[in-house]
Amino acid sequence: MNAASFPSPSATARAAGPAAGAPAISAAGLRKEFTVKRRAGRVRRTSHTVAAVAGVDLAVGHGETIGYIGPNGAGKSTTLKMMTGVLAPSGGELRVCGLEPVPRRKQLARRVGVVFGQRSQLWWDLPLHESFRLLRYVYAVPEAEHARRLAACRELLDLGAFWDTPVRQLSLGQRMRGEITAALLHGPGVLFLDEPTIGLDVVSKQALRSFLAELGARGDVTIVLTTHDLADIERLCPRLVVVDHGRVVHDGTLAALHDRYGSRRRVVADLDRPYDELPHVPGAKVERVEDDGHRVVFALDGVPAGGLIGRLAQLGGLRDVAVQEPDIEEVVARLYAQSP
Ligand SMILES: Nc1ncnc2c1ncn2[C@@H]1O[C@H](COP(=O)(O)OP(=O)(O)OP(=O)(O)O)[C@@H](O)[C@H]1O
Repeated sequence: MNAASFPSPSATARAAGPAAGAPAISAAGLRKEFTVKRRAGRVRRTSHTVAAVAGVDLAVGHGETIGYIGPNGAGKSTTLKMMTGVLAPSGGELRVCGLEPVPRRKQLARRVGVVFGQRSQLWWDLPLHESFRLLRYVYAVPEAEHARRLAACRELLDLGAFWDTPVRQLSLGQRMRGEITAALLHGPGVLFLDEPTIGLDVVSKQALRSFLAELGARGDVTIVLTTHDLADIERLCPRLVVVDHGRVVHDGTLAALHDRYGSRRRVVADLDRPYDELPHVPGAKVERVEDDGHRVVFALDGVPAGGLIGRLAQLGGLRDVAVQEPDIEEVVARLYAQSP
């Protein structure tokens, strides 16, 4: 990256909390139930319990970036709200930066940054930079520290063009860059991002992802990201925690997810003329034949593509060849469909 140094955590966020050496986030048997009333006749109402989070166990190390994903209603937002002290758990243990979020909400606010799409940290009628100035007082950030982080965000998130614009006049992408700056100005050790790229155009998404990837790669801020955008996951999340019906159904790398759901790399071979007999190469299975035999799609069973491509080249008539990586949309759709 360029001359600007990246916004780094404050001394408060770096300082050993009540549980020094503990993970940045730990949850054990975390639960949240809501009681909802439903109509059961013209006057009568009955109460039902919705288990939004039904026993989540999770440990997130300092400096890790995790994608917290799952279908609609899986319990992601409820979990994030508990982690940020907005909602009290119904049961289980939860620590964020060593603190129990609800009783220690004030201390926690100094150590975490939050970007929730629906809630803004910015003052709607003020020019953007005024919000940043006010946030310095809200979090009592020393002036030099604030100036250093603000200068870094201004440069890295390219805020200059709308620095003086009232927040209500900002585009969605500009406002999101402002929100991320606002969440980083006090130097949090943990950053919670709920759907940060939703509604952004392709260029804005890419710029934001690059910034977050760089922030994550530095390893001094723990990032928890919820998203329905699978490109966010591929670009940003070495570790994926997939939840459904309030439970963790996968915790591991994207590659482990592909392994578990049998996603395969594919070789697509375009031919000048159809083969009389399809080639047999160990670990490569013909998945389908298209275009009257002018295209053959092979699925690779964990073997490199080189052997198959070499064999196709030997056979002759190979016009073009492409190696396709497993499709994350496909694997995640399969995972969501299979979970309880
Ligand atoms: N305040 C509430 N009162 C009652 N039920 C709630 C409340 N908040 C959430 N729920 C329910 O809890 C479950 C989990 O909701 P949550 O918003 O956490 O899911 P989510 O994974 O964030 O979904 P989405 O991807 O759609 O944002 C859903 O069934 C939802 O209807």
